[in-house]
Amino acid sequence: MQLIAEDLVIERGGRIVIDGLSFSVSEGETLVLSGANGAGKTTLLRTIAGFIRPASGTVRLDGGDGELTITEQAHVVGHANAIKSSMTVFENAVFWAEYLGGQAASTERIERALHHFGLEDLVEFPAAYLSAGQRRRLGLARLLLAPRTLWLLDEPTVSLDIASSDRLVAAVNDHTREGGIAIVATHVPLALERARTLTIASQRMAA
Ligand SMILES: Nc1ncnc2c1ncn2[C@@H]1O[C@H](COP(=O)(O)OP(=O)(O)OP(=O)(O)O)[C@@H](O)[C@H]1O
Repeated sequence: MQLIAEDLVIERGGRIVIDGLSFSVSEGETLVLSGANGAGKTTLLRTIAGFIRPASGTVRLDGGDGELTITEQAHVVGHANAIKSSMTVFENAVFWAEYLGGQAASTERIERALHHFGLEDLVEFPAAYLSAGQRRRLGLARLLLAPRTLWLLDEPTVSLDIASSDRLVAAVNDHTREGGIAIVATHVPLALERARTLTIASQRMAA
């Protein structure tokens, strides 16, 4: 399996942000996106996820499930954690497991995902009262609630303490070890295994 981007040109607000980018990521690999603020890392991730249509060029997942779109085969964890404040931590996990997995997940799977991100003592806690780091951990637990091939992570360690950051890195390394693909935009170095870095160059603003 391979994610292949060819000759991508992406515009935001009438300006070219990504200009003719090609790359590929094979199963078992992590691609780390680096680059200055505003270079286009979020834009690229959202384009891969299918949320932004490129001006030209293509993104495809060779060897994936031909019946499904890339969006349907990807976990996208970005700046918004998409947490329902009116629900408890556990209820959020149940909701996301079903929404992302297309069927009810086992209680064991939900508990394992919450435990991995250190949320086991907060299962009955209203999500509205979570701290920023706890909210981020709940957002990341989605990765383990339903199996998906492609993980697209935008600054996933923001707000995380060191132990939680290590747990995230372990989850990504497990995912790629099992043949998954991860693309991670980050400003901080992470101990990601089987990783390559793609630096996104900033496009100059027109005068
Ligand atoms: N909806 C939008 N409309 C217009 N311009 C946008 C929009 N979204 C992003 N941009 C612009 O696109 C460029 C790339 O933004 P993007 O968020 O992808 O950068 P980034 O590399 O993720 O930055 P950072 O490291 O700060 O998170 C920036 O110049 C930004 O202002």
